[in-house]
Amino acid sequence: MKIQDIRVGKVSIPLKTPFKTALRRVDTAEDLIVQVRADDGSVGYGNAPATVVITGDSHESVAAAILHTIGPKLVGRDIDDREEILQAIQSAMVHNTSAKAALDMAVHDLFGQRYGMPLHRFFGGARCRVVSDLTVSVNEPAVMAADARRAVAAGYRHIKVKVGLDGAEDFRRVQAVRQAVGPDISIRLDANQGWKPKEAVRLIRRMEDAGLDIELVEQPVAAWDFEGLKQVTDHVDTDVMADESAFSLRDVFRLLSMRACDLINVKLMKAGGLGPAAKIAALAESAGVGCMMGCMLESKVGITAAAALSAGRTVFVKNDLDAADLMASDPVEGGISYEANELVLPERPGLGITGVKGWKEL
Ligand SMILES: C[C@H](N)C(=O)N[C@@H](CCC(=O)O)C(=O)O
Ligand SMILES: [Mg+2]
Repeated sequence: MKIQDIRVGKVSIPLKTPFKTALRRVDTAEDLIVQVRADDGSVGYGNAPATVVITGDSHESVAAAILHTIGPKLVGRDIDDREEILQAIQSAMVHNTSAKAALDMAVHDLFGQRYGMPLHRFFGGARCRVVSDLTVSVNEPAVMAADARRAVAAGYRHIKVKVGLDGAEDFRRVQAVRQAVGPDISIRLDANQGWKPKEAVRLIRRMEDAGLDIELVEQPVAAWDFEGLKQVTDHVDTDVMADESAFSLRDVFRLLSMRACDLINVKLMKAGGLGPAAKIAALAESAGVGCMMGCMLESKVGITAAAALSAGRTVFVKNDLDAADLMASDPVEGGISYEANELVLPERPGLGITGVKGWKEL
């Protein structure tokens, strides 16, 4: 099975409600969908949402990287030379992790198809379903309380609450959500870099003293501020998770060496695909640190790929794979399905994706 042709297209998917974080607001999700076509007619799928405020990648830059820089290095290669192909993707250029992730995903999809193996089994097959949280966007406390109640009614047991706009109001937001969902629901916070280290310590301690029972706090401080992240980790009892600080294997090596965080949020769009994400997870595992499998605001293509790796490996102890469930429609045929708070992995070969409706080639 040889790679013959690479195509890039775009889908726009309206959200159920606006997605709001300390970094951005989105009303309609836009995702680049990549097809890697093989000479036997098989099609491997990958995706790359433009998350400029986190990865720095725009759809224009992703499409150019795939079509003009990385893609041409893959055409003509035999899918059985998987490791060589994955190396070629990573070494073709620096940065551009979203473009690399899309191609790496599609190559894994083709490899799974070639051997008739679903990707979660290829990655280890530890589970065939995974539990996810659901994100509550940052809003007025009363709106967030109502959103959290709806998430629980839909079957979610873990709520990821976006904060990071301003400390005092963030406390009231979390208080309102805890009151709304009661004591049995797990609450995770994601500040998306919104706090300063001392402010984060004060605030998290205040939440601990108030008995708000927070499971973890994701990326309290600026992505570059590893020392600040460690300062927070060292001075609170609540677990601290690195997200925007943890892109590459080297970032994670440094974070773990410094003991700057308790948990790592692994995302395909930060790591550059399933290959590097699996290495990051193994590194964290060797340091005794658990991982969450996270996602950007992306379609079910990337969610299926991420869920496959997470289901395969036991080091993934948490999942934030809600993006496709935040969308009002689903153009992706096949892949995972959501059953309340669980993602059910497909038993078809590869990603098990058969098409994407409304895909417009660029
Ligand atoms: C969608 C997911 N729950 C999430 O919150 N992901 C990111 C933000 C992604 C984005 O802005 O598109 C995160 O910070 O964890
Ligand atoms: Mg995050």
